[in-house]
Amino acid sequence: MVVKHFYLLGEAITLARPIEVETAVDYQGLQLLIAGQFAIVEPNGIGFQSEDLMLSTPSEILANEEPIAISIEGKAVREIPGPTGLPFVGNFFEVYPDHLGNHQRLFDQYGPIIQTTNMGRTVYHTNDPELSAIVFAESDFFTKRINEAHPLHPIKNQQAGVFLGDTDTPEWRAAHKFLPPALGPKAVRHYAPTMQETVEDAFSVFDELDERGEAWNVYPYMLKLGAQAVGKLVLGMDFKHFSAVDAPPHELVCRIAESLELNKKVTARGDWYAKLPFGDPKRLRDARYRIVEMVNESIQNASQNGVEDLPLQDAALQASNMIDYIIRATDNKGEKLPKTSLMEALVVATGAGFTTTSSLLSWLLYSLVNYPGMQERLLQELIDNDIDADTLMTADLTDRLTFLDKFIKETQRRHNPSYQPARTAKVDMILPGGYKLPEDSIIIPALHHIHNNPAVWSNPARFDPDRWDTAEVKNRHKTAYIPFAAGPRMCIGFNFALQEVKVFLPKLLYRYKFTKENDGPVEYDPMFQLIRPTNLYVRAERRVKWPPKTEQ
Ligand code: HEM
Repeated sequence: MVVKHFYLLGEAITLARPIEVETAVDYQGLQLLIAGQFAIVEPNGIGFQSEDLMLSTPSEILANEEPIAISIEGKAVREIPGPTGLPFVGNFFEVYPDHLGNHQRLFDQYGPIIQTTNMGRTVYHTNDPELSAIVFAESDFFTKRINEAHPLHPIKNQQAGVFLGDTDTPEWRAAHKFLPPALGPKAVRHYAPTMQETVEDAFSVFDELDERGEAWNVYPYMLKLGAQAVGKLVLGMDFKHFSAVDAPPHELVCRIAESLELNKKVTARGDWYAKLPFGDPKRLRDARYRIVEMVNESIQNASQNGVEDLPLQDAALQASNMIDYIIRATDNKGEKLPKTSLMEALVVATGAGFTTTSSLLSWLLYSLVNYPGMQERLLQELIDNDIDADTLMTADLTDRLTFLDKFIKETQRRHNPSYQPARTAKVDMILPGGYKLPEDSIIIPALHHIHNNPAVWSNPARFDPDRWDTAEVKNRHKTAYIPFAAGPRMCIGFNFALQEVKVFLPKLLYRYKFTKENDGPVEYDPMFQLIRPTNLYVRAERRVKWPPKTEQ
């Protein structure tokens, strides 16, 4: 063993630390040793130098008498860049109201990782797939821990386990064992008939709007449609959203949507605001109280029917909805999801389920009316697969609709509803690129900006479903396209969401021809937790003619 002094290039030489090095160490071993000592996330990028002299072998390093500088990918370590803010508000007005556009501008200006400060809270964003993979990995460096700077902090709920809770907890482990089987690929396939009934129930409303010659605002109707499906398949509740053209959304839906909107407002304004005993923070607390009451009632109703216990996978395949599943599902030790977590986990699955799918459905209709030729190609694919008004949309059938699949992917790339899954730094660390990230920092892989990063996607602004057939896209980085996030805390409902839109869209498209009614830019609500179009109006006209099948 010899003792050598090391410091990070870019920091003062006086900070050099003594480190014991084995004399027989190889270069890779030395990189690993140094990575461990300085919390450098990617050991392979580590280089060594003394003054300006590169030290490229262990013997050169061991022979060097001076403190040795550690470089990262040949560079010095550095602070994560970002715009200088104003006193108190920080960068608030540089980011809001158009946070998507403004973050894009900041990435263009400052590079793949940026920091901004809003009302005293610093948050880091990245649009880089490599960095995002590291951030999402649940490792010695990162976890989902919802601290005060985390965007979900005002609605943090450890009991829920999933989504609103920290990773390293018994609640997350239990919910993450019990919920996913009910949302796995096999389980959601058996939900396809209920999904079909749901969209067919909505036809009477869209027909009436057509008879009146009326255009309609897409999001409110997609909210009712997406929520109707989640109501039935998660909670076993009929929200009666399509009993009339102007049937209001069920109170549960309104309360969950309200709480998400309030949460974004409350977090954007800083800690002091969240603690107010009146105004939005109080409304947020009241909304939560009512949500819990209503879901509890649904659980009580389901439990009264007297159901048999089943192993997780069997329960998932037999259950008519997630409440039915969760009160039966028993693991191999004969245990069930603890009662304390059950209700909260179901509230989360409901909220996570309908807010996201209704936004995605809205963007799918947007892509349909906005990008020329899409509607015709999608309809032709239905005709060519012998789909008509009477077809039962099974999962086997939707699997064959390859253009539909590419169209959905491209819509999720250009217009993804989720945009800010956040993770927390467990230690002070050095990221690839030499960026210094402090412990407890919140870092957000910015989904929209990863999906539209020109270094990753050629011509990212172009809506082109056919890009999914190209080698470039097929061989993309595994984190270049992550509409449902990545890693252990990624979405567990993605099979459900994709199955649902693959049933809904063909059914709607076969029956109606959609056209955009309003001109001008489509807007989104910057204060909502998800990105959804707020002013997209369409006409849906009953089709009377369909194209012939393509000749082979
Ligand atoms: C288009 C539809 C959807 C999108 C874009 C989406 C997106 C996401 C994203 C990005 C996350 C990660 C959040 C984070 O890291 O903080 C997530 C988590 C989650 N999603 Fe989804 N989701 C969708 C549909 C659904 C559906 C239909 C359900 C359930 C029925 C669901 C249930 C969940 C749950 C429970 C989690 C938390 C998982 C955990 O904490 O371990 N999602 N979703």
